[in-house]
Amino acid sequence: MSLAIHNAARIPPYLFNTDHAQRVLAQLRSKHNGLEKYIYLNGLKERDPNLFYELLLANMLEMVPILYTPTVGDACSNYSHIWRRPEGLYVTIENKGHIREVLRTWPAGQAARIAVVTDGSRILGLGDLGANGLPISIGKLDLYVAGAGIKPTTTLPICLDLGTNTQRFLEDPLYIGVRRKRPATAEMDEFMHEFMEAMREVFPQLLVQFEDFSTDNAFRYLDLFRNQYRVFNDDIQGTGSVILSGFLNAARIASEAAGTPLTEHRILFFGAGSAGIGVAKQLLSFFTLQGMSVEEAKKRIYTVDSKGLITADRKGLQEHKIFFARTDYQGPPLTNLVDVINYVKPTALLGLSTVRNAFPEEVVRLMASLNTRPIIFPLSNPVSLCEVDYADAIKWTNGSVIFASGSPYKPVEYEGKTYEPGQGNNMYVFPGIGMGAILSKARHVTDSMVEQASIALASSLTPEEKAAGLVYPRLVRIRDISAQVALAVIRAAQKDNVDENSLFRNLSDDALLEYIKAKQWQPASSHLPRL
Ligand SMILES: NC(=O)C1=CN([C@@H]2O[C@H](COP(=O)(O)OP(=O)(O)OC[C@H]3O[C@@H](n4cnc5c(N)ncnc54)[C@H](O)[C@@H]3O)[C@@H](O)[C@H]2O)C=CC1
Ligand SMILES: CC(=O)C(=O)O
Ligand SMILES: [Mg+2]
Repeated sequence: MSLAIHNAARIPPYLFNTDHAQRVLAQLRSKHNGLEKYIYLNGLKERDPNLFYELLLANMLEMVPILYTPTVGDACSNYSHIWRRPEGLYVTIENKGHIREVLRTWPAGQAARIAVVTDGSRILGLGDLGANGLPISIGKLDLYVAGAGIKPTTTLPICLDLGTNTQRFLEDPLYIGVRRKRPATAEMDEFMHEFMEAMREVFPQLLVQFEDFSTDNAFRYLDLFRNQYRVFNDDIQGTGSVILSGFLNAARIASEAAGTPLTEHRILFFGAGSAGIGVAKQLLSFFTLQGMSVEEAKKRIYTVDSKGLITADRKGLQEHKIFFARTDYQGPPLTNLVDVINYVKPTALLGLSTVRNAFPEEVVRLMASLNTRPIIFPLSNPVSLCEVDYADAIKWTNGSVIFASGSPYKPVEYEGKTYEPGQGNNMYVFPGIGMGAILSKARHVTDSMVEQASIALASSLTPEEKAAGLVYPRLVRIRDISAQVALAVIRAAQKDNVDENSLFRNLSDDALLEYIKAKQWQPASSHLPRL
């Protein structure tokens, strides 16, 4: 008896009369715990990828927060305990010397087009989770499929298991990673060089997205590899791109309300890690797009870390903090956020600090007293580390805040009015950046590709979204938006002469957009259980 007949015999006769997708949704919704929902959905993806992606596309607002931030944070924190089956590729420090052979075990082989690679050393704001970091690569790739229409079988989630400095994992008998501390820089560098070379050899058409490396390594490996390989760093470049986009829209709303020019904005960054500095560097182009020089633009940006306002006279300043360190402040160190705000008088306060409730009532009210429409973006993930909750920000500013957070919040009712938050998360751009880089076969991901992605996203708001005061488009439109972002990325790759697929050069924008949309993978639609 064939397997299909055998299985068919076990299926209840009336099952085919019902909508299996509805049954699966009901099963998902019957679970009250986010982690249980995560486990359920990942099981579904394994059993029936078409149905999984079909449901994801139809229920983005419900399912993205499970597969991605905030719940993916819980999944990572608990991964060794909830592990069910192999889901991605682990390359361990013990594989050094024969990484190629390990990569060759990946079933899809040369078909792979996009890899998300983490070393688990800074997963969201949750710190060093070691080998537990794999779900972040998986979640990002789910969004590549749902958001941009990348074919699932061409995605490759990787966790580099180099050890962990988190003692509780080393002591946990169920920990799935290599039981050792992280290597010293020289050993890690050797590993990373071998890894990147092997990746190119085994997967010649692959784009690599670095994800959630600890800040020093995030900057270092981006600098080391970006001109050598097809690679970008999501936390530095993806976040920079998405926040520039939201800021372009927010600044326009705020400036119109205050009757002041765009060049008057002053931006205060609370948190100066890979994300904070990545965004700050990208926001320079907000000012240069208004005609200012980089030097003038730099003066409009202030950065704060755990020691307070970053000034150039501070001893032992880390390399990535030097560029924005202030040379014009002479007083005693400003270590309190209220004091910093009173000194800077920012029009925008951006949080990338991993500090829950770092923007308390006093801070938010002060921002509202300084600005007609204060821009407050608490961008740390997951929600448990967000600098301020949306309902509080609305209440403390009497509804005037222009708000975007890294993780999703629901709309808020306040004094008879409904307010809708924005989600300033790199998920709005990395699928389109990836799609554009893959289709154009870009040799490198250039600054201009990242900047154009941002401008395309900012311009993608519909009149209705603008009228609703949104700074990001609604997530349900992500496929259309990703196509527009990909188009802008391809055009920028062409201008920078890094495109190896010259076929698109003669296509009009309309024709190219149509081509991109036609390339978007769609799940085969069927509501029947597969045998
Ligand atoms: N919304 C989005 O799309 C993204 C959000 N993020 C989030 O940004 C956060 C930061 O990420 P990284 O920059 O990579 O981390 P990081 O650990 O390198 O940086 C954190 C920064 O915050 C500062 N900080 C910590 N405690 C502070 C305090 N009490 N007062 C003032 N500053 C303090 C640190 O000095 C450091 O400069 C994470 O929560 C991450 O999830 C990261 C990438 C994208
Ligand atoms: C969103 C993201 O990439 C992060 O929080 O690290
Ligand atoms: Mg990240």
